[in-house]
Amino acid sequence: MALRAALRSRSGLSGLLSQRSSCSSDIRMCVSPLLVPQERNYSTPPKIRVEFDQSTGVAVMHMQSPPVNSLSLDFLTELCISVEKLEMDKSCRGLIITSAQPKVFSAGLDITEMYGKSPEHCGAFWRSVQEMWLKLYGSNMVTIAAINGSSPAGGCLMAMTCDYRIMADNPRYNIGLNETQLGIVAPFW
Ligand SMILES: CC/C=C\C/C=C\CCC/C=C/CC(=O)SCCNC(=O)CCNC(=O)[C@H](O)C(C)(C)COP(=O)(O)OP(=O)(O)OC[C@H]1O[C@@H](n2cnc3c(N)ncnc32)[C@H](O)[C@@H]1OP(=O)(O)O
Repeated sequence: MALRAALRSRSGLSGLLSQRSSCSSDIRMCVSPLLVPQERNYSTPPKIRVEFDQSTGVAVMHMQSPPVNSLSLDFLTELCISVEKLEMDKSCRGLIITSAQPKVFSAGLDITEMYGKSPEHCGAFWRSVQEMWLKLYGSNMVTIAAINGSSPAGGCLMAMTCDYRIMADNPRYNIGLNETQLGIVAPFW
């Protein structure tokens, strides 16, 4: 109950969503092997920003990878590390995922990761996709996608892995799976 009240409070969803639509106990103590070699490159700005409010136990994760928060290997690695850190913090009970980019929650998988890459890179990329949805879907935190923009394909997948989804009411924002339109086939999982 306290968490639900907290989610409705100042760090809650209504603020996040209205802001966008108006502008047009298992603690894993180890970092997954996938994430170890993928440390963030500090020459680039962080793609994920997390604000954790100790008093409410709610963290807000802002995706800030211009222009459209596409899910690249670097982005997914950073996101997974952030989720893992929050998961290890017992006081964090709720996670709201939202976008810092105007009009777009996430454009889905980064198309540029899908061609001209080495087999090793492709393997790491697809593992990171899997790691992302497993981490969110299996999280002990209450997870909420505050969808403040379009969220096609992998963006929709990410939202679907959360416990709750709330989308800004704007007819320009779309969400759904468009793989068939793109002519790509989901691999055997
Ligand atoms: C293969 C199946 C795999 C797994 C199966 C398992 C589960 C199934 C579910 C998950 C499946 C995921 C597959 C994917 O996610 S494939 C990616 C599909 N995504 C899209 O088709 C989105 C395409 N983009 C858009 O529709 C629009 O860009 C968007 C509505 C998001 C924003 O529109 P807006 O007008 O604001 O911006 P644009 O001018 O279109 O774009 C700005 C720049 O961003 C680049 N861009 C857009 N999307 C992507 C992307 N997905 N990856 C990389 N780059 C992207 C776009 O090219 C523009 O770049 P510049 O031209 O400015 O350089």
